Amino acid sequence: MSQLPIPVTVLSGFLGAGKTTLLQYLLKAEHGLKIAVIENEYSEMPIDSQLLGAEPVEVVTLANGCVCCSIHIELEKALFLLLERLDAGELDFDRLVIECTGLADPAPVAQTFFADGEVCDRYVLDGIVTLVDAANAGRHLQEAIAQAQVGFADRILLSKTDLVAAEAVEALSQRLQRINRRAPIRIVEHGRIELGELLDVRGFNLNADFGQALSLRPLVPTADKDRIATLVLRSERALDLQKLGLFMEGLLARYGDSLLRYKGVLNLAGESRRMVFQGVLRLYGFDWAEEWGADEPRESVLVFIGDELPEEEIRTGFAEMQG
Ligand SMILES: Nc1nc2c(ncn2[C@@H]2O[C@H](COP(=O)(O)OP(=O)(O)OP(=O)(O)O)[C@@H](O)[C@H]2O)c(=O)[nH]1
Repeated sequence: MSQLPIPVTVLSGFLGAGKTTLLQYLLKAEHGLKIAVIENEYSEMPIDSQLLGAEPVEVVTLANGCVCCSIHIELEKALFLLLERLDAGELDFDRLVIECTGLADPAPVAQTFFADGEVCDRYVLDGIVTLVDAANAGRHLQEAIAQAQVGFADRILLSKTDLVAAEAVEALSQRLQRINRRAPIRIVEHGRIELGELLDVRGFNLNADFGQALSLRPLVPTADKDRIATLVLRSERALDLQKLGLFMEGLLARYGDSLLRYKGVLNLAGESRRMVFQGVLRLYGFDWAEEWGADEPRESVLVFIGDELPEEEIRTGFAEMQG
């Protein structure tokens, strides 16, 4: 059976950040999409799925606790159950949204979409969208898990900005951008957001336009020292594929568990096309993308979003690799 894979959006964000509010808005909005929802609740009482009300949506609840590895197995089961029912004509959907619990790390959820062959054929991870509660971010971001949720994101949505001053929103945006320079930041008002900011993010598309996705606005220094941060490496010299492979191998061997997301667009010696690669923790893929234009500056850019990465060591390794 050849069908287009079903795009999947992972909705993440710390406790009370507004995930269910956003989902309610999404399910009511007029978009002509048929959306299935998987809820990962951390209690036996599926409260959030009740809050979704009478929308015509298929909700599968994983009441299994959070952050533990069983989420992977439970999620895979739910994904197959939805496919079985779709193939049997019992239900119809062309999108899937997974709402993580506020205490969940989105990594095991994202990795499920790379791990199993059939899951990969039938579903495609479109993006990880992380909500940040502007009114409580100061407290939430003290938690490593809340920072990781920001680090993994393809889009960051700020909720509850109505409760705080504009300067505080700006300071928070800068802080979040320092943690994750890849993800555009948007404001969501009581769940209301343009759907294009939520769906078709193509965060895991290897050929996605990378230049635009990377925020390059200058960031002012801050007193907050966050564990999760973005490290950007650039080079105007053509890179040697073999040396690059060794550099990446070394990096993943030592820091694979701390590399939340990474992506690169590379100019390789003797190659007219750009190479694009990206990964989540130790799982990564690469692909050839379009050719460099005749007048285009051929700059390689690598972006790593990681947990306490040793910046100097990585920069030195990258510089030596080019020598
Ligand atoms: N003032 C304000 N309140 C909001 C906004 N978005 C959500 N809320 C409120 O915040 C509370 C928590 O929102 P939920 O959507 O339940 O948050 P959640 O992320 O699903 O929460 P958990 O599932 O418990 O982690 C609710 O009372 C919402 O009405 C907003 O933009 N402004």
